[in-house]
Amino acid sequence: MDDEAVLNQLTGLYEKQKQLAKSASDRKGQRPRQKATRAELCDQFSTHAAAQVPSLYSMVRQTAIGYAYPPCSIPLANLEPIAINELELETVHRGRVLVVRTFGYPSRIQAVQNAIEDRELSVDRLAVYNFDMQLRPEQLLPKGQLLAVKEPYYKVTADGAPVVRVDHPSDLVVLRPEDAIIPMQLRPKLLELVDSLSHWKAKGNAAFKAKDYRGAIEMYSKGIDYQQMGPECHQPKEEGTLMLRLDMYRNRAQANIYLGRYEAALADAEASFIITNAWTQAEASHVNSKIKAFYRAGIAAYHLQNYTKAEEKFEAILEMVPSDADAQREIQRIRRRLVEQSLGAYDFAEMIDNAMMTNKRLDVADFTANVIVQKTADRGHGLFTTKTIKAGELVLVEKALFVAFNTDEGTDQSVIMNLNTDVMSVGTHSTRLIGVVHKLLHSPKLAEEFIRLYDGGYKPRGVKIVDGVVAVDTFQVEAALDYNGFGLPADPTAVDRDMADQPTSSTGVWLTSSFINHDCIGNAARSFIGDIMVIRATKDLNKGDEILMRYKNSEDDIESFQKSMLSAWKFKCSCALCVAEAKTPEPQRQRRLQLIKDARTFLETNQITEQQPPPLGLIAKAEQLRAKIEASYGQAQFKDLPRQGLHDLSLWICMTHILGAQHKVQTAAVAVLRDLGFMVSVKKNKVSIERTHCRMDMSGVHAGMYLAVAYYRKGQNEVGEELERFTMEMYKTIHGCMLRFEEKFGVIKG
Ligand SMILES: C[S@@+](CC[C@H](N)C(=O)[O-])C[C@H]1O[C@@H](n2cnc3c(N)ncnc32)[C@H](O)[C@@H]1O
Repeated sequence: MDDEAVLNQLTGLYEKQKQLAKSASDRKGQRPRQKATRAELCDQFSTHAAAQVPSLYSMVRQTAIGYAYPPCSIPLANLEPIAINELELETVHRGRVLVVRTFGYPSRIQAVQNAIEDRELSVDRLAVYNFDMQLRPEQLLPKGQLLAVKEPYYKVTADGAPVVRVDHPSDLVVLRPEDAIIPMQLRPKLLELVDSLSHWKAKGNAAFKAKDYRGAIEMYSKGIDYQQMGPECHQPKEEGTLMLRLDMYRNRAQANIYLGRYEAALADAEASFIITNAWTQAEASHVNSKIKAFYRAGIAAYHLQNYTKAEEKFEAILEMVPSDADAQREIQRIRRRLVEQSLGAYDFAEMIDNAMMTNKRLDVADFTANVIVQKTADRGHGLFTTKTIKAGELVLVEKALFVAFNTDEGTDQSVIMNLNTDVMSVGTHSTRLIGVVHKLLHSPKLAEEFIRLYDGGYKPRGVKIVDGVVAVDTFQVEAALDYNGFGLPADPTAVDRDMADQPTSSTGVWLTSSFINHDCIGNAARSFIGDIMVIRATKDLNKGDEILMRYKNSEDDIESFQKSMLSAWKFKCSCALCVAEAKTPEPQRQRRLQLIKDARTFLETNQITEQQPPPLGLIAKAEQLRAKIEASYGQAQFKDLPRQGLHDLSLWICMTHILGAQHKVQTAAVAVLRDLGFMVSVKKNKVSIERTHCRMDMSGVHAGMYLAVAYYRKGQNEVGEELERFTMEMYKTIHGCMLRFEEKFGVIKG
């Protein structure tokens, strides 16, 4: 099935979802009229997930975002049990908990689903949305799984039948057979008696060995909580008990590292050596264990970008064992991160190599020392400079909180149907939503940072930790992602800028860069290397200046541009360019739009070949067209502003002169730069470039190089060099780094 057919199917499905949501709300508070029987559910969930034939909807992952409701913020122990037969349709049962057992084989359509039964042996369906994509359905909802659904949401589905729907991962708690909340009717007949620390450790280790890190964490946690240690445990006679607990802390730290839960990993690793330190007598005999604990703490701190702490941990290892090669290697790695973090000194060539060859998710530090988030007068928060930054220098370098690359397995086709915003997004958005939700679930620090992002006024806001995890509100995350997501270029290695301009479905979120407000001209430009965003200044910035970038390229037609800004970001742009456009009389604007259309058609039909200059008549035609468009930009309104309808045509003219009338190159190249907002003049070997309202573009890089060469040819080498430096700065700002500049532009120099 081709893309368009899939899209049509999905659009149809979305329309159905909307109708359903409307009619479903009429049934609020009712009990279901008809429900599947146990036999029907057994039949529906009779096949093992691995054996299910994929349907269109399991190939195209979808997430339907229904009407928003917040996650449960009450601990499990304080919730009142509820039975399936008490559930009311279209209702979130606040203050209640539904304890169930799955009895079928899970399936995955929009959500992972399974059949469930409760203490009265009543049956129904459970649908879990926004589940951890690293888990297969049979890992998430295996047959016989005991679960607590906190504040269950009972929903009418597309087929009219009800379902217990989970939207927030923290609302679903996997129970252990021995958990007291499980009613007698669901309790397993044979409870395995686990009454020693060593038993929990063995179970944890077995799960760990089977790479079931979630299971291992649960087992170690049981063991750690099994016997609270009093002061007597610090006596040597308690050595066995203490060492077992320390082992479990250390092992749990490693399991947390494997799952990317670095805050928990650091806490576990530190707990293990803090206790060891207090217990001085036995300390000396456990150096290896201590090294392991320090190593894990160091790795966790590294991933939390707390490089100073990470360095301390590895230094501590070297104090114990000066020749420890792993610690020495980690310290080298940390020192590179510290230099990146404090000075913004990166090895961009290596980063690009890594992004191309190994992993687009790069191992580098953030550089945010030059910026600060502050309140603006009229557009919420913004990002401001903390020092002067010269044009071309780094404003910031930032690693994504999460990127869904369209090249990742399973992310090429995914759909979000958002009933709150009435928007259906096709691309990698649903992967991004789930990726972010699961990152926040185990990281209160990231959750606190994420919640600062603009979300259009979603309520309620706030980070609550309940039953050991962050109660992440998936609706709020989606709202924030709507405003703060960035699309990535087709070539996130930053090597091929032509590819970089191709549309792509890869999307990500960057926590600091998200505070940058929009301006069609702006003073900074972004590029990407893997999951790293590199932002450089397009002009000299003073300390305290607000950093501004364009969210999307302005369109020729200001009206449709403003409409799209309003629909995507809920504001109308009032930058100098938009003001100038708005001041242009309508007939003049319409005339310009038609001329720009003509110019684009001209460029499409008259591409320049390197060997042969176009006939003089064609060049004259282009020059006439250019003059007409130029005249349509009012002198007063567009005095020093970019004129975006012109620069491509201007570059075409400039390039034809390279092949023929070389004496005209200089004027033509200056015209291209002028169209981008750079006012270039040369007087007595001195170059002056006014760039109050400049926009950087690859056409400027070409023109800058042609201009430099024109001056070299005239023997004015100083001017040529100055212009070449300016061109290189523009190239670096657009690409993030200088890689391949020589290869691409050395030819022009000859
Ligand atoms: C990615 S956020 C930028 C940071 C945001 N100002 C904040 O307070 O977190 C995008 C939102 O900022 C606001 N914004 C950005 N640029 C703006 C502009 N030029 N004029 C008015 N509002 C703007 C809009 O509300 C937009 O939806």
